[in-house]
Amino acid sequence: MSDKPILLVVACALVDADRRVLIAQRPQGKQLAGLWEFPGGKLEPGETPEDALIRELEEELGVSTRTACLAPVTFASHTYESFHLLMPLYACRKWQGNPEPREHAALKWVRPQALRDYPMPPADEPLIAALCDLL
Ligand SMILES: Nc1nc2c([nH]c(=O)n2[C@@H]2O[C@H](COP(=O)(O)OP(=O)(O)OP(=O)(O)O)[C@@H](O)[C@H]2O)c(=O)[nH]1
Repeated sequence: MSDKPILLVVACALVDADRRVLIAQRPQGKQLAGLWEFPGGKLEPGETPEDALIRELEEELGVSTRTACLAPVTFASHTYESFHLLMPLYACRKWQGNPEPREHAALKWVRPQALRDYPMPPADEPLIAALCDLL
């Protein structure tokens, strides 16, 4: 049992033609600053997970995509100090626009096997194996 609220966050691995994945570095001043994460964020009221992800990709990276281009990969379920994170991870191979770091400190295209070289939030570590299998 846990009395911590469950926080639903959606995240996305953009995958390019070379099977590299886009990761984004959390900016200074935020929780987990400096760590590399998958773009995404919390749902707003009334949004489906896919709606939220499409909005976040536009806000964070300036890219546009659609629900049909979002494929579920796996999910993270991880207890942080003040909440329990439930985070579906989608893969997206088709989008419009060139990703730019609108809200992150930096972006990087990384081969899935190299993701372990980048410090990520603890919730993300189990996701790497699923991406390596997929890609
Ligand atoms: N987007 C994203 N969030 C992640 C990942 N891994 C992970 O633990 N998280 C956590 O999920 C939450 C995502 O929230 P968010 O991106 O909407 O919000 P934030 O912490 O940047 O702050 P904000 O409320 O000011 O937007 C954060 O607590 C973040 O640490 C990940 O790979 N991608």
